[in-house]
Parts: sequence; structure tokens; C-alpha cells
Amino acid sequence: MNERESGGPGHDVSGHDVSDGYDYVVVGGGTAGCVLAARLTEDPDCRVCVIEGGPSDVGDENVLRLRNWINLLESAYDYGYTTTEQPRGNSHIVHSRARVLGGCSSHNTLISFLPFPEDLDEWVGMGCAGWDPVTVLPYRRRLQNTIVPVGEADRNPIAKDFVTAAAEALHVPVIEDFNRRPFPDGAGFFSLSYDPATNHRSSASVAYLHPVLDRPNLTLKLETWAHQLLPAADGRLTQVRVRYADGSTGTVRAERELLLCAGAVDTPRLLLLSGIGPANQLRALGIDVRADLPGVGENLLDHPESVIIWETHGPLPPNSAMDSDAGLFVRRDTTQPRPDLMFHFYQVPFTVNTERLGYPTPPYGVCMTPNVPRARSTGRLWLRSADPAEHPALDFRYFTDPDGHDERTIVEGLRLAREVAGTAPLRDWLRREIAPGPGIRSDEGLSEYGRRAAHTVYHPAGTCRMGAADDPLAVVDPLLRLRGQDGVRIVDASVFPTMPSINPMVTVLLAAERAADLITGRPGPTPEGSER
Ligand SMILES: Cc1cc2nc3c(=O)[nH]c(=O)nc-3n(C[C@H](O)[C@H](O)[C@H](O)COP(=O)(O)OP(=O)(O)OC[C@H]3O[C@@H](n4cnc5c(N)ncnc54)[C@H](O)[C@@H]3O)c2cc1C
Repeated sequence: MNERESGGPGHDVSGHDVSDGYDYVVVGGGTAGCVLAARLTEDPDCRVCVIEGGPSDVGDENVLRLRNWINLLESAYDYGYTTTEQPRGNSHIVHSRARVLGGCSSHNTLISFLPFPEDLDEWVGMGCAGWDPVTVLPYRRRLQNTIVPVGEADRNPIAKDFVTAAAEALHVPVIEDFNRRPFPDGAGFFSLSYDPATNHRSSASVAYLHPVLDRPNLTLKLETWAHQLLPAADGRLTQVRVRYADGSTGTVRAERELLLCAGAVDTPRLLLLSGIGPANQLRALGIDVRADLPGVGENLLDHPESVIIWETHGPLPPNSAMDSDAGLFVRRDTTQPRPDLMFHFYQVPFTVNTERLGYPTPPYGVCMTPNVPRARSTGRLWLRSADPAEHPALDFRYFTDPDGHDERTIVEGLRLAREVAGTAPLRDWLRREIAPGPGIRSDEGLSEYGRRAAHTVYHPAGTCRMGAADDPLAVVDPLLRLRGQDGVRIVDASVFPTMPSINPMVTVLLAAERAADLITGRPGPTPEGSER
């Protein structure tokens, strides 16, 4: 498997990879990469190579068992990116990104929401023709993941009581299936990509790759790190330099296209290391500029959240799918059709950020994590050096939007969380509020606490955004082709021009399904009038 290079950078080399080549080389066997690899190898004559930095998930119960997700954070399955100093937020957030086949769909919580039609309308408004809801949402019928509402046996009594209390306190409906139709607000158990009988993931890897691993036209190169894109002899950018697990290096060539699916941190990182990005930044690091694309690494999006924690009167019943099985959507701006505040309810106390601020960890507890569905603060990512091993800098610029929308959303979220907690039947489980504590009630106090205890919902996106030809920060066109370079497309969360209001994994899956059609020319699914 580990072919050694026999030529220099920028030239064809005579190793196995380059002489044989593949039709498509998928860089990153993550959420989007698994979809593409499975779809493209449906044609037995199409040879596909997947380069994945992490190990296989096949037979690995650590990964496959959904409820173990929290133990994968900051483990050997995690690249563990950090942030730059966040003057108005929390500088200590670790941005977990999965290092395993299936990518983040192999270590996330698999909450599965379709994007709202208006989320996709926004993309069209940003110049992304062809990404309208009528075209994109019917791809839900192509998704191979098993997406189901949390199973009855996994519905913990306290989570049920949270749903009842939230609906009662905030006058929102209880929603049985969040994916049935668009909703302005509501409380309920989430839909998850999992098997309720076994608690096994229905990740992109499980759903798309496991069934086709024996296809002779599919090659997986695991624990293999892509660190530079190179042109082939014809000038097309279709070669990629890789480092194998044993430290040897090689070059892998795509005869048709390179498909970058390394995610919202590593796809722009790879482009920058290949001399594609803001020219001044690259020159300052001594990297030869191949293309001045100012948008690479810009538009770093996320869903920021905060946390409010209660101690419970005693231990909770143990059943759960993944400890955050229910949630709440609130629409504060009633002129809008979509919610503008979301909560996850955790039946465990999530104290990683509050402990650092000096709050105690209760023996038994729960928390709510209000988040900002369409945050207005955007950040950027850049290389710290030309060393491919050094992590890039991630500056999310949390809570810096000039009109204070993001901070206000968190403050109002903390207040609404207290209303829910004060409502029966949830109220009867709770002994006392641990963080921020009942003494903190002013807007200023709640904002200060909410921002310092803030976390991420782990949804970075947008760093190679898709856009029209006249968008100076667009990195790919609406066909996902890298601007100004022949032979490369990007298919992952980095192409999102704006953040969908919901947890984004299904949007990544839909985008990858659509990308497979864009690549092969296969027609998309027929539109339906009432998709969802
Ligand atoms: C802890 C956590 C919880 C989350 N929970 C949810 C949730 O419940 N619901 C939801 O909708 N979203 C959730 N998300 C977000 C969601 O999982 C991601 O947005 C989505 O999976 C991203 O898909 P992707 O294809 O863009 O990237 P990824 O799935 O991250 O795939 C990137 C792949 O590329 C590989 N790679 C990266 N760089 C290289 C390189 N240079 N060479 C070779 N391989 C490389 C990585 O190993 C990885 O496998 C969560 C994320 C995390 C981290």
C-alpha cells in the first residue's frame, strides 16, 4: 500500500500510484468523502482512491457505539484543534475534528436535521445557483443513513419531562419528527442516524462505505495524510502528495478529478499549503503562490453555544441514545419562518467550561445549551507557518458582531432555560442551579458568564465558500469547482456560504449526494412539491 515517491514535487513520478492513477482521488474519507466514494464506485469502470488520515472504523466498537461519542473527544480519534485568543468569548475551546473513516459522522452525536428551505434560499441569494430547496431537499430520498426519531427505550424520563416543560413554558408545540416538515419552533426528541436496537451509528462510513468495501474499483489508503496538491504534466491540479503511516511519502494522481473532502479546517489548510489562498499571507510564509484566492480560510462559521447547569435530587435513570436526545427551538423574531434560538438538553452536566471558571461539578445533574442558529460573528483561519504538521490558527471571533445579536441570543437563551427549568414536571427533578447560579440575573452578568462559559456545537463551516463568479471571496463555483484551477472540486462543509440553522451533518450528506451527480452527470431526484 505504501508506495514511495520516485520523483520530485511538481513532476510525474514513476511510483505505482502515479503510473496507475485513479479516475478520482477523494482526499478525506469523512462524512462527504464516504458518500462520494460509494456513489462514484457504483460504476465498476470508475476507479476511486480515498486518502484518509485516520484508521478504519470497521469493527471498532469505540467508534460504532454512538453513546461513546464523548470519550472520543480529545482522544487518538481527534485532531483537537484549538482557537486563537477570543477577547469576547472562551479562548479554551477545543474544536474536535474526527480522525477516523467516516470523519465527524463517526464521532459526532448524529443529530439529523434537514436544512430549512430558507437556509438554502440564502445560498441561492449568495450566488449559488442550483442549490435551491426544490433541487436539494429531494436528495433526502437518496440518503442511505437510517434516520429515525430517538427510540422509545432510549427516552429518558427527565428528557421527556424537559420536552413537556419546554412546550408548556414557552408555548411551543411538541414535535414528533423534526424532519417531517419545516417548523417555526417546537420541543421534542431529535432524529438520529442510528440503530435504536444496538445503539450503533449509521454514520456516512457505516451507511455508505461498509456495504461496498469489497468493490475492486475502490482503494482506501488509511492513516495517510495529504499535505500538498501538485499539477500533473498536463497542468491540471490532479496530484496529491501524501505521507503514509510509516513516514514514507508518495504522490497519488487522479486522471479525472481530485475531490477535496477534508472538512472545514483541513481543506483550506491543504489549499494554503499548496499555494492557493491569499497571496500576501502565503508569500509572508515563504509559500510559492499558485493562485491568489483571498477567500480561502475566510468566512469561518460556527454555532456558538453556552451552558446552564442544574444539580438533580439524585441519580437519573440510565437510558439514553447519546445523553443529549431532546431539544428545543425558539423563534424570537416572529416575522421570520425559522427558529432563531436552539437548545440541546443534556441529561449529564457538561462542566468542561464551567469547572475552569470555578463552578463545582454536581454529583448528578443536567444542563441546557442554548446556541445561536445563525450567528453573525464570522471568523477566519490561516496558516501559522509553512510546516504542514503545524495546526492552522482558528479565530472564530465569537460574539464580535457589531449589533450584539449573538451575545443577545445567548442571554435570552439562558433566561428562557430558567423558565423551562422552573416549570413542572422538569422543576421537580432539579435541586439547584449550579452555573451561572441564581445570583446572576442582569443582562451584563448573563452575557459575561455566557460568553466565558461558551462552547462550540462543533460545526465549523464556510472556509472555502461557494459563490458566483463576481464574489471575490468565493473559492468554488456552484458546481463546486475550485476557482481558476482545472481538476479539483471541494465537497464538504467548507463550501457552505452561510451556516444552516440546524446541526449541519445532513446538509453535508445532501451536498455530497448532489456533488456525485454534478460529477457524473447523473440526473438528480425528481422535485416534490412538499419536500421534507
Ligand atoms: C463532536 C461533534 C459532534 C457533532 N454533532 C453533530 C450532530 O449531532 N449533528 C450534526 O448534524 N452535526 C454534528 N457535528 C458536525 C458534523 O459532524 C460535521 O459538520 C460534518 O460531519 C462535517 O463533514 P465533512 O465531510 O465536512 O468533514 P469530516 O466529516 O470532518 O471529514 C473530513 C475527513 O477528512 C480527513 N482528513 C482531514 N484532513 C486530511 C488530510 N490532509 N489527509 C487525509 N485525510 C484528511 C479526516 O480524518 C476526516 O475523516 C458534530 C461534530 C463534532 C466534531
